Amino acid sequence: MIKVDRLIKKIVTEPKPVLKDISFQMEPGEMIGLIGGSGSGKSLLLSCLALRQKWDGGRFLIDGEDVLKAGGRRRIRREWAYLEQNPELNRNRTALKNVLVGQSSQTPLWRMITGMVRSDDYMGAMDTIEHLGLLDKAKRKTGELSGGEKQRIAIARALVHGAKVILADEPVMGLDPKSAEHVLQTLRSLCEEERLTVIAVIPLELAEKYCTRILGLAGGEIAVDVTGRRLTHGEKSRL
Ligand SMILES: Nc1ncnc2c1ncn2[C@@H]1O[C@H](COP(=O)(O)OP(=O)(O)OP(=O)(O)O)[C@@H](O)[C@H]1O
Repeated sequence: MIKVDRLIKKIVTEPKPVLKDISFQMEPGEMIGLIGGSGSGKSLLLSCLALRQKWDGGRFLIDGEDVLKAGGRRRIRREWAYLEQNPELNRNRTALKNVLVGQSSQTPLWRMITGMVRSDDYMGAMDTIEHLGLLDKAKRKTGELSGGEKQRIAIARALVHGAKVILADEPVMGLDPKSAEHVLQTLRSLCEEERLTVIAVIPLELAEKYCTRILGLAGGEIAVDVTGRRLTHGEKSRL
């Protein structure tokens, strides 16, 4: 179980914390839609969870292990993936190669330099690419793929490199509705079938359709936390 306990995040320009006493727990298999108005702290929260930002207070526990300590940080780097709006893929490499070689934080240096892979890694990557419905795109250069296909290649890369949790900051922004639904359906299936945990910043209507749970931020605090249903008018008005 993942436990965020009274997370506080300050920024230099603001006298008061931007994230205030954020507490929640996540279980494997949950797909959480993170919603809230502009400036409510969604991106900052994801950055803190990815340990890309220093925590100014609070505890972060995974299965009882304090991940803010040195050993725990390695666990986050190994098991948590950060999916960006425009995934960082090498456009001149094939989709398969991008999945295999991974990002610098996950991949040994020798593999980054040589691009060499082991045959069992190759088979594993092809299985994952097929599972995400992109087998026919595996040998295409990623520069030739659509936004939604790139997003799914980034998901495949995260999974191949051992991600158990995916943090996704506006993963469907700028995608056409069909591609956006395909990306979110892919993530939802992975949560159900592979017990992946996902937190994604997405619009409310998509969160209500695809997520098992909705976490709403307002002014850097959790204003709404509902599981398995749509938000009421009252809950929407708190955001
Ligand atoms: N690196 C930073 N330096 C200074 N202020 C920051 C930084 N990152 C975030 N902030 C501030 O913290 C607050 C929360 O920002 P954040 O980007 O998390 O909001 P958001 O909910 O993701 O907004 P949006 O939906 O517009 O992307 C904002 O007031 C923002 O200006």
